[in-house]
Amino acid sequence: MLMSAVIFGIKLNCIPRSWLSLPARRRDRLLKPVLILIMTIDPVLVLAPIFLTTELLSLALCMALASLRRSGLPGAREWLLANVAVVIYLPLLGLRGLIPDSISIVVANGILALSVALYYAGCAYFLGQPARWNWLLGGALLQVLAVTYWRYGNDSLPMRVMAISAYSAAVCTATAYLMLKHYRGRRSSVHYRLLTVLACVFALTQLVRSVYFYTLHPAPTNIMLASGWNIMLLCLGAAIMPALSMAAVLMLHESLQTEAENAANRDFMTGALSRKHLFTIGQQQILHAAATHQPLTLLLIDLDHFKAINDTYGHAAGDEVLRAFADMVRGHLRSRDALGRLGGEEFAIMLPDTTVEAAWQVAERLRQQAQQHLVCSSFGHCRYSISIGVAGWHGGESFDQLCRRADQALYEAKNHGRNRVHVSPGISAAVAG
Ligand SMILES: Nc1nc2c(ncn2[C@@H]2O[C@H](COP(=O)(O)OP(=O)(O)OP(=O)(O)O)[C@@H](O)[C@H]2O)c(=O)[nH]1
Repeated sequence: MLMSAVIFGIKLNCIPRSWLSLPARRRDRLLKPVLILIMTIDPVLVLAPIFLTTELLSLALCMALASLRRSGLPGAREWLLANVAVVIYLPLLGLRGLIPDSISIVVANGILALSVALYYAGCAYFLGQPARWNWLLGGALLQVLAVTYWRYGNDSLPMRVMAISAYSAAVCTATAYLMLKHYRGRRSSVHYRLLTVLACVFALTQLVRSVYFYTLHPAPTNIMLASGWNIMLLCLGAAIMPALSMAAVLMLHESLQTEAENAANRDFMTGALSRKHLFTIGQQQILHAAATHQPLTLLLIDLDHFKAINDTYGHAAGDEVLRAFADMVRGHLRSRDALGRLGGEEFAIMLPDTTVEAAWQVAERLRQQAQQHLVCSSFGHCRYSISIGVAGWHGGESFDQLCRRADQALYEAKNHGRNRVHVSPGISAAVAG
């Protein structure tokens, strides 16, 4: 006991390190008053810096999440509320002894459970999944009942800590599982992986903390509570919400970035690349083709008699046809092909590493698919056809020049009766449909 008091005292800088080298009898005589002093030190004093740091971090995250909340992204509100709950929870816990236990223990831990539940709900909403509130709130209620019993029914700090840690461990595990199951298909998986790893680490920490407290004496002394193990587990526990929230902020930030990029680079209605972005990609692909000596082909596509579709079915129906057409085309392209909307009912497709003959086959397939495509919507059923101009890139040609030749081929396709594919002269006019 005296020895652990010495080590604890050294940790608190109450005892100089040189005391360890004193003769045992002399040290024991000198240490008695020190031990009494240490026994009376409230562990809260040791823990205060941890709580204060967490409080400040949570406040900072509240501010970050409040600003991201305005974006209206799903999950941001629940993550913000989870941090607000932590900001309220910590002072209540810190005031233990000064305010009734019903508040500093029961209410405070109820708020903590709510915070953990809100964090999970934020993840679920962000991923477009249901929050399972009945499980979350049911578990939180069980935790509060357990804490109340082990305070007023059978006062036991280890059992209270076990109940609190068990709930946090369960929700952290559920969060990790949720992320693993649903993050796939997102643009970047780094932040999702980070959150999953953090959730796993914290679930494990809470589990270890439950077991550790189970092994403690039913009425642990201050020295036991201020042991290195407990303080380390507490530090990890205190880091849970700030660390998980930081990962959430990164995910929200990335979503906003993707939205902004889409707004700048994509056509809102069809999801195809904007004219400007397609030109940027076209120029990049020309540089790549020049460097690798690979072929590159451009298709210009125009929906036939589109004005008649608008006039017959209405403008909204015309929009629906444009969207259905873009979806159909995307289903026939490789991931490295680029579909762009040049404006109105005119589209372009860049086909890297593709000869004119192969591009013609792609164009012909698209033409046939469009001809058979029945667009069904609230306005009724509608069919449409497309005309396509194909141009293969000539070495040294600019993207504008390539576009002009594809446009000329498209003009020919229109002139020859529409619903056909024409290839830019000089390559293989014979393959035109
Ligand atoms: N619904 C809808 N219509 C659009 C959009 N952009 C352009 N249009 C319409 O597309 C029609 C294009 O008509 P035209 O340029 O005469 O071409 P067309 O009727 O397709 O005839 P051809 O191209 O010669 O086969 C116009 O009526 C435009 O108003 C859009 O975003 N949505």
